[in-house]
Amino acid sequence: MSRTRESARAIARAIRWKRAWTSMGDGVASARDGCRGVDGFGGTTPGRTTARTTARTTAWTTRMKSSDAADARALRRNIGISAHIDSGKTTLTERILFYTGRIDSIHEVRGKDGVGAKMDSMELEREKGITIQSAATYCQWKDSPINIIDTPGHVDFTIEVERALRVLDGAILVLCSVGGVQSQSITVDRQMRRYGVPRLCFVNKCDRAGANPWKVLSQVREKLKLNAAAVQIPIGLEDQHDGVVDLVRMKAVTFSGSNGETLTWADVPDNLKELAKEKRKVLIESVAEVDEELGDLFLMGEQPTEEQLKAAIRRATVSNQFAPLFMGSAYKNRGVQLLLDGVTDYLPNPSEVKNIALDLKNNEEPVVVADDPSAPLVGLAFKLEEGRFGQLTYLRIYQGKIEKGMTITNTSSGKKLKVPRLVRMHSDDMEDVSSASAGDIVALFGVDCKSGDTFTDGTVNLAMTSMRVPEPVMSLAVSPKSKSDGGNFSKALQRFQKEDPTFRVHMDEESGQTIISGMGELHLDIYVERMRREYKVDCEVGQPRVNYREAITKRADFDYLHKKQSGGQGQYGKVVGYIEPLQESTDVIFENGIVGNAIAPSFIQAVEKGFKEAAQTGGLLGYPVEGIRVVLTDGQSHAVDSSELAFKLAALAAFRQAFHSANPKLLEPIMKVDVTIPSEFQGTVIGNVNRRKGTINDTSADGDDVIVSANVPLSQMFGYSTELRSMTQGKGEFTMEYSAHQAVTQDVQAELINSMGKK
Ligand SMILES: Nc1nc2c(ncn2[C@@H]2O[C@H](COP(=O)(O)OP(=O)(O)OP(=O)(O)O)[C@@H](O)[C@H]2O)c(=O)[nH]1
Repeated sequence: MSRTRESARAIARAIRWKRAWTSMGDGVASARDGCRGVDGFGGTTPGRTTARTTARTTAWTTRMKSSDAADARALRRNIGISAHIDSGKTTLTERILFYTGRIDSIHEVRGKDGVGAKMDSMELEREKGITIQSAATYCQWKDSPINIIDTPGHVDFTIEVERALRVLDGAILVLCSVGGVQSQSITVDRQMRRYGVPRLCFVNKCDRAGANPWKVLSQVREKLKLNAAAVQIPIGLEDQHDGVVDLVRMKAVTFSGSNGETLTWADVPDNLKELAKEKRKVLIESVAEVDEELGDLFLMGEQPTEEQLKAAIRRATVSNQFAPLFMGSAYKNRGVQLLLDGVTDYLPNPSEVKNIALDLKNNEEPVVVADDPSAPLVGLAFKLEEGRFGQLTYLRIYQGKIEKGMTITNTSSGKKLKVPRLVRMHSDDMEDVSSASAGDIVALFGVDCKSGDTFTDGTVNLAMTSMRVPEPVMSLAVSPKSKSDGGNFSKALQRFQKEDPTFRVHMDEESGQTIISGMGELHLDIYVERMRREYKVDCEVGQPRVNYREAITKRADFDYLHKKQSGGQGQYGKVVGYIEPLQESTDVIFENGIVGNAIAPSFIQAVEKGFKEAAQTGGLLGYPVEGIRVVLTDGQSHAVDSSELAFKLAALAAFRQAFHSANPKLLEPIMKVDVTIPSEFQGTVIGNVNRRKGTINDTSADGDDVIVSANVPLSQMFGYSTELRSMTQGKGEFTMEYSAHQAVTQDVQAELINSMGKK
């Protein structure tokens, strides 16, 4: 990577991260963070470490000591595996664990063999064959220690994908050789882009009828706009799929043995020679476009050596300008070992990724953290797990070293604590370790913190930027069917909130009902189901409700005096100013525009607090107000009777006064919906989307299927999965993702206010 490109990337990252940090607000620092709800640790007691794993850990440590430390550090990889639902991530991870010696036998998803895949450790995950929560594990491929986070595919669990990508250095984007680039592939690719994560593409399921990796490659280039090229070509497809030709080495590889563990290298078969030559040329051209060294060779008409080509692919991938495309079949054990070679050959090690922290002592100035074990410790708690033995905190170490027994400081709370126990996670099993250093991902036991907190050794006051946490868009009223289940009901809700920041619980003051909120119907259904299975609580579930928001459309002035001066301690506070809509932001911004000391500076903070609190409950239906600036221009205080409380109350009342004059409107969540259906159902599905007040954005053909993309109000999407099933004889599929909040029409607003009244 050239210096200019490197520094441009660093600056862009710093700006992006700074932006993410400042826009995050309190949402991230909520105590609701966390994630897996593994009910304990699969029978593993805290101190348990198997003889097999101990031997392996010792061997690894010895190897680390004997090799040159810098070289060993260059071998580390932190990777994620992301994809559309059912593309085969869990199946692929199971093979990776097998080939790296982490597990002794391969088990299939959905517990087909009565055991279930290692990474789907929740009962529900095994039953439904979907990954709900991300699971962390590590393994070693050749000399490279690799941390892997398996991430869920369903959009309702997007927060899991976001969290994983934030702390990973590289990723594998799994694509189905038949389905190609599907809606969720686009979403996870967007997330990888947001966090600047370099990726390899793996076209899986090449054994399936209709497999076409070349169609998938062109979709990757067109739909994801990635500069991608195949580094392999398939040897046979569908039931003839036997292996691949490696275009860098120009060798054919086939896989045999009961688990595909034996690789046979041979010359490229005659019938594939021409194709291999042609595709290698495309590979070289694509990399040469973005890599100066290879570009020079290309211009001089020279053929790169295997090493030159490999090094160029690595540089281009690490700098996020190229995505090498691998292919195979995880299920039939084809190609996974070469993909692992790709991880070590082409994805960055932690020192090749520039990570920025914010210096809390210096106005949150971005500083680059050093991937150096001897520097002061900086680690990010990116995921919490509430298990049988207490809270487990996943920590990505960015700088320095953490040791068992050492005192660390949480920079967001200022609290110091001793590291009681340090473990490496392997899905729901764990191994004790005594230390971990920059670039590692480990878990801490018995540490009370929130997801997104930064830990240091106390000598620096840095904060790693945190993860974006989307606001919930949907709510349900829930209550236990039996009164005697009340205790377990609250316990479950408390735990789920700690685990998942996108799952919230509140009490509706008027009805006294418990309301749960989340990212969609499936998200909330899963929690209701988990309550039944894990806490034995059957719930009464109310009608789903949309989380509206409120906004203003014009400027309005306020001039409010809060005065109570009869008897006892008086109250006096006057605030004058205006509120106005923000065009490009959903934030609530307060500005003090007072020149002079009309209000004593010590009360300004109370005024701000009052306005921000008032904005949490809009004047139409009581939903939070977004996209508003409050400007304080004047006021008055009283030498004796003014207090923080008086000014806060003045601000609360002033906001209500101005809100109604600012032409407020109600905003509803709009979802981006992608429906995939056999083409004969296109008319019916489009008609139905129109009836649901949706706007069709695009329809595209995908083989015999049609993909209809639309924006539909969430309020119109309840029960859609059942209706789609019956409309399409069970052949339709859809995904839904929050897009934005948009104003409802005047008549809908009037109707809602009529029917719901003020909350
Ligand atoms: N034919 C074929 N089937 C596969 C292959 N890989 C996975 N499958 C099957 O595809 C289905 C989905 O596989 P999973 O591994 O659960 O996919 P996933 O991406 O982890 O799914 P989610 O966790 O729900 O997002 C399962 O029935 C697998 O057996 C493959 O290479 N070939």
